[in-house]
This record gives sequence, structure tokens and C-alpha cells, in this order.
Amino acid sequence: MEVYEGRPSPGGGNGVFAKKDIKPGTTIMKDQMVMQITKSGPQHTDDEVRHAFNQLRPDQQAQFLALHEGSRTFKTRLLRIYKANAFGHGNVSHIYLDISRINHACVPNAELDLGPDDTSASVTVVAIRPILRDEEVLICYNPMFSSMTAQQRGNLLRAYYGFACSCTSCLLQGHRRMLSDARRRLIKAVMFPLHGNIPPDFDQFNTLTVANAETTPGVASRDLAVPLSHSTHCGYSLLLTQLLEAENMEGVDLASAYFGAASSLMSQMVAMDDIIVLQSAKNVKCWSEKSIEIMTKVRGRNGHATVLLREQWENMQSQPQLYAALEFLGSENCSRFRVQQRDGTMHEAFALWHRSDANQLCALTESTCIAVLSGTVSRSLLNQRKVKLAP
Ligand SMILES: C[S@@+](CC[C@H](N)C(=O)[O-])C[C@H]1O[C@@H](n2cnc3c(N)ncnc32)[C@H](O)[C@@H]1O
Repeated sequence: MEVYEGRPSPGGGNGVFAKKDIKPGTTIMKDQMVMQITKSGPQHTDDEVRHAFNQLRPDQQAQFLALHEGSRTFKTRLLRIYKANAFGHGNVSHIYLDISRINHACVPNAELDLGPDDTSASVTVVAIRPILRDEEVLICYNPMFSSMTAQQRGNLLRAYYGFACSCTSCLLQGHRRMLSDARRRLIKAVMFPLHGNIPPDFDQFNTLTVANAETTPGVASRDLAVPLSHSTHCGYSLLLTQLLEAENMEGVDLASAYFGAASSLMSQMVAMDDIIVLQSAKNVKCWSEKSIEIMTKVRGRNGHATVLLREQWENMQSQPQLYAALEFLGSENCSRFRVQQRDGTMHEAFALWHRSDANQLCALTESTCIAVLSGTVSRSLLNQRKVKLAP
């Protein structure tokens, strides 16, 4: 039985509503792409849309013609319908007939899941938070909205779709709105570089209106000249987790940001293969588990993205460094000891014999301060204490 039904929405037009309480991770709707257009120029043309429309079966054509027409000034109805309902990025866009019934919120309660091969051919709509019976199912129409201020999003929605969004973020006023806008600018500053792109300039949308909508150019994507270092990747990912949480955006992007932080810190650990910083190992574990927890919530335990994350986390744990550190941290035999630094201060430390050929013991403090001890001192510490050696 379907968990949703279509009916009039308070915002105008029709929408999709929960027929019963829906848990996060539940698949609400599955749909197949029926049209795909690759733009030949800056805008879709009537001819491109008509050509794609002519390929549809008669029943699909009838369904397409019954979709919302939007409020743009394009000459043909086909193009107006296409633009009001198409999803896509870059030059390629698609039409899904059922998903086109779903309205927008900048802080949505559901997301599109493109599936394991990310091809857009078949898409599911998945709940990312609890949706109560009779509540409207809402998705975010534009993945770049998480990086735009309320004014920019509002202008885009009014100019391109003809409505004002009334989601929790768009209704913020005063200093709360300023804070939210600042967080979204920061999301832009870190999210684009994390995907390998230079953050775009969205200022053109500050003055977007219905009158200039069709002449305002789209946002060009440009690659970063130099990829982020592991440490910057880690820092940006972590900042992104905090910003997304503060903006109540708890979907797949949040899970991916936690995993990005874990995997880039892991890469840093692997690059420094003669020492192990135990705090880093703890963080890798904590962020990976957090990422899997969030993904399980929003995509279900057996969702392909959740399964993939679990596999990646298992691979990470089999890396010698992380394996050794987690064994060491989890060991009952692990004894801490105090290390005197050159300046005479004492630090709480752990010991870990990482490389079998090493003649020195790295004493790693919880505060990531590292003292390298001589082989004699190391052996004596190992003899005195019940320090478990990692394999
Ligand atoms: C893809 S359609 C969504 C379904 C549409 N409401 C219908 O009746 O078929 C997009 C159009 O829905 C309307 N819409 C979407 N989200 C809305 C919202 N949050 N509030 C008001 N109208 C909205 C706008 O007119 C927009 O152009």
C-alpha cells in the first residue's frame, strides 16, 4: 500500500501527503525517468523539449501535460511544464512524472536517492526525518540551496517557480536569519572545495526577479587548481558537519561529511606511517560510526549507501595503523604511563610498538603530543608495564 496520497497543498496547487506516520529511511515513492534532455546551448529550447515529448507513450504525454505549468514566460506550454518540473545538474535534466507532484522546502523532510549507479534512470524518494500522517512530503529542488542565503533562495524560487518558501529556514527573522545566512555562506565556502570546485558567486541571485530571470546566466562550475590537502579536507568536512547540523539538514550530505572527515584523517594517518596518534584513531572511529548511524537513519540499514559506508569502514579498520591503534585502545592490558618532556613537564602517555623493525617506542599522549623514547627506555617501559603490542 502506498504511504502517500496527492491532494491540494496549503501553499497552492497539489502536493504529496503522508497517509500514515513515516519513519526516516522509509521509501515513500519510486519513479522512472521518462524524459532526458542534454542542453545544446545555455537554455533548453522548445525544439529539444518537443522532440523529447514526442518520444513519450500517449499515456505519458497525457500525464506530462497534466503537470504544473509553473510561472515562467516561455512561449510554449511544453517548455513551461518542462522547466517547472525538471531535475538535473549541469547540461542534463530529467522528468519524473510522479516525483513532479512533490513540493519544495529548503529544509526538506525527504530526499531523492539516485541509486547505486547514480544514473538518474530510476529514483526513490526517501524520508530523512519522521513525517507525521497528513504532513506534506517536501524535497529540496536545488542541491545548491544549502549554500545560498534566504534572499538568494527566495529570489530563485519566486523568479523560477512563482512561490515564496515557508520552510523553517526561510521564515527566520532578524539575527537568526543573519546567522543562518552566515552558516550557508560558510557551507558554500567548504562544500564546493570538498567536491573539487571553486565556490561559485551567487551574488547575481541577490537581484534576481521575474523580469531578469531569463537573461540571468546560470552558475558555472570551475575546478580547484590544486586539490585540498588531507588536513584541509578533514577540517572542512568537520566544519561542514557542524554547519549542516545547525541548519537542520540531516540527510545524506551530513553522513557524507562525517565520513569525509574520517577518511581524510585516515589518509593523514597512513601518510605518517611511523607514528600513530591515538586521538586520530579515536576520531576516525567516532566520525565513521556517526556517519553510518546517520546514513542508516536516512537510507535504512540495507540502503545501498549505508551498505557501501559499512564496507568502507571495514576496509579502513583493516589498515594496519588503525587496526593497531584500535586494538591498543580497546585492550584491557593497556596501561598508561607518564612521560617526562624535555622541559620537565609530565604527560600522560600510551605506548605502541608499531613497526616490528623500529628500535624506538613512540609515546603518544592523549593531547597528541608525541615523545620518542630510546630503545632502552622503551624496552624497560614495556617490561615494567603490561603494554600490549600491536601485531
Ligand atoms: C514540480 S511542481 C510541484 C507540484 C505542484 N504543486 C502541482 O500542483 O503539481 C512545482 C510547482 O509547485 C509549486 N510549489 C512547489 N513547492 C511549493 C511550495 N513550497 N509552496 C507553494 N508552491 C509550491 C510551484 O508552483 C512550482 O512551480
